[in-house]
Amino acid sequence: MTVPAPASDAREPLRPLLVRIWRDYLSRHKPAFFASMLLAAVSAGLTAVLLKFLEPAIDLLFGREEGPVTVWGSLTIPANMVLIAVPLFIVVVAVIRSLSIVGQAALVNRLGHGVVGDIQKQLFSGMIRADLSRLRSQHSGTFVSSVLFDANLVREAFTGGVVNYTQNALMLLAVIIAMGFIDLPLTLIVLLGVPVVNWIIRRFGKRSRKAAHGAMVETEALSSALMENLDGVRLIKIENHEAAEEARVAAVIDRRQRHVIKGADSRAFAGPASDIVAYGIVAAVMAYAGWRAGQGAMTVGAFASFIAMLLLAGQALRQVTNLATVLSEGLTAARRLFAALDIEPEIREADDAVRLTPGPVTVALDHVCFAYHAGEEGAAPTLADVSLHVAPGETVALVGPSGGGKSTILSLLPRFYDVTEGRVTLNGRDVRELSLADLRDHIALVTQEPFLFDDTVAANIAYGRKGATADQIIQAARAAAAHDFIAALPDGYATRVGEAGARLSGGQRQRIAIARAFLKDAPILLLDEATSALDTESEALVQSALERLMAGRATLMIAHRLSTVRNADRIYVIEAGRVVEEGSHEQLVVQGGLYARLARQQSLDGEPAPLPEETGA
Ligand SMILES: Nc1ncnc2c1ncn2[C@@H]1O[C@H](COP(=O)(O)OP(=O)(O)OP(=O)(O)O)[C@@H](O)[C@H]1O
Repeated sequence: MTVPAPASDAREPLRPLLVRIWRDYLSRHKPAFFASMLLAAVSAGLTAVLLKFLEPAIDLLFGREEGPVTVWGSLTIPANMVLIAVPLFIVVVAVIRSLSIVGQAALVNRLGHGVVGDIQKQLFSGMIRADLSRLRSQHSGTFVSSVLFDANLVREAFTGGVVNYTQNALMLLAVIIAMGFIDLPLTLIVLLGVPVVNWIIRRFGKRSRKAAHGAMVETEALSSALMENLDGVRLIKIENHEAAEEARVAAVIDRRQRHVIKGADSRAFAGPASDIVAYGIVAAVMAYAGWRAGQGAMTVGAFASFIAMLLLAGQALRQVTNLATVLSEGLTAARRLFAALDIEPEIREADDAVRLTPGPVTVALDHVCFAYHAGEEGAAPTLADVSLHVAPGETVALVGPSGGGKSTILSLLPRFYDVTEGRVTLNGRDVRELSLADLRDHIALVTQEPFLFDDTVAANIAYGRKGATADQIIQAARAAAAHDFIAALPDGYATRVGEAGARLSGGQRQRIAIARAFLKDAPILLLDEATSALDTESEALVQSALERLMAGRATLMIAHRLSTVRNADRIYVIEAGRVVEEGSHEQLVVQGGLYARLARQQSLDGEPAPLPEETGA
């Protein structure tokens, strides 16, 4: 006889999924897995033995014989021992059965949590190593909900599903075999119910898969909404949008709940639905067995044992039906997780990647074209034919209107994105030929909003170099004009900075980021509006720290305030993804083009920028 299998989606075959779960996760825990299966088989077998024993037990106890009796052709019990032997046998078997169940549960719990832990670790590593373009195209809530929620569904499927499902299926099988020994025709009647139960499982399985999918999508939406609200709490408060946000999140919660309730309903309804079938069978068996007993073809013990087995078979069937829906949900989650895990990053290291020789580095962009969504139809290029170079010790500035492509140029250097045409080179070597870690070791990046971890000041600075000593950290902080304010903090370098550095001012955060860059001591320095968010005093401190940092390195900087780029060795004016002008501040002012216009505008805003006339042009 075949135990009803959990329903599978016809379009997505179940077998490869199960093979993968076995290959990637369960096979690593083979001893525990097989031990739990063995214990499941033992407990299932002993359950059948216990129930089968009811037959001789009842017949012995009610129809006491004078001489020794033989049970199942092998167990001989003296007549005066029946009253002790029968209960003792039951107790011993029950204890062994319970121990196997407990042992199995302990193994299954470890197995399930071990597997979910493995999946969570893989998901995180997939996320942190994913291409920036993929991370930017999905909301961070998606990743959070898949690591926490979807992975847990898979665990439930393993513990509640795979193993307990097997235990109950084995129990069902064992009980049905034992029933066959009591009365074969009666057992065949029972088996007529199997196709009906199979149909019930498929029906509810389909529903619960659909509900599980909906719940996963809405859980993603919920985590995204929660994260967005926490990130944007200032905006929400200043715009008095609390009520609107409450309504938005409540709507997501309601939608999610509808799916969750549907899933729970399928689980809750599947069991009773199969109960109806089970009790229908019990009724039919009663009628038939009563008739057989009337004819003297069945003893009271056999009848009682058969009914007890039937009830247990009904219970096991109910469990199997229930677990089939849990299994469907887990498999739906597993499909989604595997699909996410299977996305290979496009930005990969070449097999024969090389390392740069230590020393100064010249950076060049050589006829570079780039589009964010290169594969998509009608995707407009963000950069077109951009060429520029920065020699060691040089400071090169990128200026130009907002959205022109300046930050995009910086992102191409550490290969956050790859060019669609042309090449980016370090010392003449295409960045795609270099080891990724080595490439990124050569670059320090300081942005307008530097990111700090919720850790100590020292740890945040040391993020720039693994294994930095306390002295090196302090030296870097001094160079970044950060030491004095750090020393004045309640716990000095051991002060925790709060979420994203919330306990520090913008200028302080900026100087910690600069200290980090000092510590990294990379030959290439990228500055993306590193001073634009600061007040004049902080800016002066940060500016002088930055000047010390830039010395001897190839620096590529973006600045909106032209005062900060006046001393650059070369300035590239970027407009609509192209280099439209190139030269020193003086040369560009004389040219009288876009740069000169920007300079004139900024001098109107109080920025000291000489007009073309002032330079004698
Ligand atoms: N992750 C992204 N996905 C798609 N398009 C993007 C992405 N980042 C930037 N863009 C687009 O690329 C163009 C160039 O953006 P970029 O940030 O490089 O300009 P920018 O010159 O640095 O602007 P700003 O001075 O305002 O910072 C813009 O049109 C922008 O909309």
